[in-house]
Amino acid sequence: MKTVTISTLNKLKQAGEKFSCLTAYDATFSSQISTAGVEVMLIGDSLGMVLQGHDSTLPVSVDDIAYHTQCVARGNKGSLVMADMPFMSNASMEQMLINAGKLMQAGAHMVKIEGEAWLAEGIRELTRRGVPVCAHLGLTPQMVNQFGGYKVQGKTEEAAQAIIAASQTLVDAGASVILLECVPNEVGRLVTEAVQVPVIGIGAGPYTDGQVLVLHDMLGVTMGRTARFVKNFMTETDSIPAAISRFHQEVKDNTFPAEEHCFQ
Ligand SMILES: Nc1nc(=O)c2c([nH]1)NC[C@@H]1CN(c3ccc(C(=O)N[C@@H](CCC(=O)O)C(=O)O)cc3)CN21
Ligand SMILES: CC(C)C(=O)C(=O)O
Ligand SMILES: [Mg+2]
Repeated sequence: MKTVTISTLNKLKQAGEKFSCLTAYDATFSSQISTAGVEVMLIGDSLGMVLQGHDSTLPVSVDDIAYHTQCVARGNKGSLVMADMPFMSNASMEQMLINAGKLMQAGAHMVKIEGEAWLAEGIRELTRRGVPVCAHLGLTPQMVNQFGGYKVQGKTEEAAQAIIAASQTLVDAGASVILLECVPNEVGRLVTEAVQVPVIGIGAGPYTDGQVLVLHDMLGVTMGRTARFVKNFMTETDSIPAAISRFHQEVKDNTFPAEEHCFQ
C-alpha cells in the first residue's frame, strides 16, 4: 500500500471517500492490517482491557503504549500509526510533551488524546513541535469514573452543541483528526460537516469520514458483552485476513456501520 499520511486522509475526506482504522498491538497483526489497506492503525489504550485484562483503560502506562507502538511500527506496511496518550500522561504540559515525544520516538506518526475544549492549549504546543494530534471526544473511556459507565454522550441538544463547538475549537488549535466515540448519528454528521479535518467514528454513526473498531471485537474474540457498535466480521468469512479485508471494504462502501450498530 502507498504510505498513508494525514494528507491522504484529508484528500479522502475532500473526495467524500471513507477510510478505515483498526487497533493493532503487535507486529504480525500490524502487517496483516496494513496489507489489507486499512488506512490507520491505532495503538489504543484499550490494550489495558483486551491484552492486560484490566476492567478499564486507566492502568495503562506510557511505556506500555510505547512498547506496543514499537511492535506495530515494525510490522507496518504503510498505514498511518496513531498512539493513544494514556490516562494522566498529560497531567502537566511538560509531561504531555515528554510523553508524546516518547510515543513518536517509538514509531507513532501522531498521538490521540482524550478530552474536550480544554485540550486546545496542549494541542497547540504539540503541533508546533511536530506532533500531529487526534482529539478524542464524546465517550472518552478514561473518564469512565466521571461518567459512571460507558454511556452514549451528546444526547441532549446542549451536550451535542458542546461536542460540536469543542471539535471546532480543537481543530482551530491544530488538531489534525477528530475521533468521536458513542454519540448519536446526528452528532457524528454535524461534526463531520463542521470541521475541515477527517473525523473517525466508533459508535458515532455512518456519516463520519472514517470508522474504527477494536481488533479483537471485530474478530469476535471477546470476554462477554460487547458494545452496540461492534460487528463480528468473522461470521461471514473463513479467515482473519479475510475478516480484516471485509471490514475495510464495508467501511469503504459505507455498509458498515448499519443501523443496528448506531445510536439514534
Ligand atoms: N474491547 C474493547 N472495545 C472497545 O470498543 C473499547 C474497549 N475495549 N476498551 C476501552 C473502551 C471502552 N469502550 C466501550 C465499552 C462499552 C460500551 C457500551 O457498552 N456502551 C453501551 C451504551 C449504553 C448507552 O448509553 O446507551 C452500548 O450498548 O453500546 C461502549 C464503549 C470502548 N472501548
Ligand atoms: C476504541 C478506540 C477509539 C480507542 O481509543 C482504543 O482502542 O483505545
Ligand atoms: Mg483509547
